[in-house]
Amino acid sequence: MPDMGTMLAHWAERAGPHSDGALLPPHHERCLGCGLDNPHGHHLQVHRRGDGVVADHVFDERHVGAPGVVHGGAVATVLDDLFGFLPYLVGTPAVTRQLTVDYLSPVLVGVSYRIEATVTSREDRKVFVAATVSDFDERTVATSSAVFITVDVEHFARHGGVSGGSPTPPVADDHRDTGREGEMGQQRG
Ligand SMILES: CCCCCCCCCC(=O)SCCNC(=O)CCNC(=O)[C@H](O)C(C)(C)COP(=O)(O)OP(=O)(O)OC[C@H]1O[C@@H](n2cnc3c(N)ncnc32)[C@H](O)[C@@H]1OP(=O)(O)O
Repeated sequence: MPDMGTMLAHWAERAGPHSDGALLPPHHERCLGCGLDNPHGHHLQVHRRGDGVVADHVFDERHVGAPGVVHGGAVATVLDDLFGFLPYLVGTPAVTRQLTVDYLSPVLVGVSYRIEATVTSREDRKVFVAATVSDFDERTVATSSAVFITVDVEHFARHGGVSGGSPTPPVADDHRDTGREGEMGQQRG
């Protein structure tokens, strides 16, 4: 994990300018959406396209919900992360305040989807963004909108200033495999 100072110093560099079509740098190497060093991550590859961003993405078995169908949370993760590239183009850091996803059709494991996002409007610190997820027949399977709020770059230091943190936090006692499956349900019953 890069230390917070390095991450903050890189913000301006990562924010561009980026030419149309350019591959955009990941938020950081262990980011769940786009970090290449996160073994649980989506490894999203995001390009600038005009005033928006685009990624072609294949969800895999790690992201399954119902058999063969991508978990809705995984879809939301990728959408949120893609939205998180728009601040590079806006030129100021911003974080998600509200995220809405309309799941129109099942998103399937092992299928390539094109995900496109753009800024729809701005109002003071509010950046309104929207995205579509389409299959290669150009059928829209999900749409999303979000409200991002611009922050100063120190926001990340204030709230996440752990440098060199363990990538695998210790498992809390409550979550360990105790062989007592079903106990919670019994207690509730
Ligand atoms: C190093 C770079 C790394 C980047 C990684 C990107 C990863 C992908 C994106 C993410 O996942 S970001 C992580 C998830 N999001 C967060 O952790 C944010 C948590 N929330 C906060 O930290 C604060 O709530 C936040 C900084 C967003 C806002 O707090 P503030 O106290 O600064 O602002 P405030 O609550 O006053 O809201 C600002 C304005 O937005 C308005 N607002 C809030 N929610 C709204 C909403 N839902 N719709 C419309 N407007 C809204 C609010 O009314 C207000 O309007 P006015 O300025 O006109 O008064």
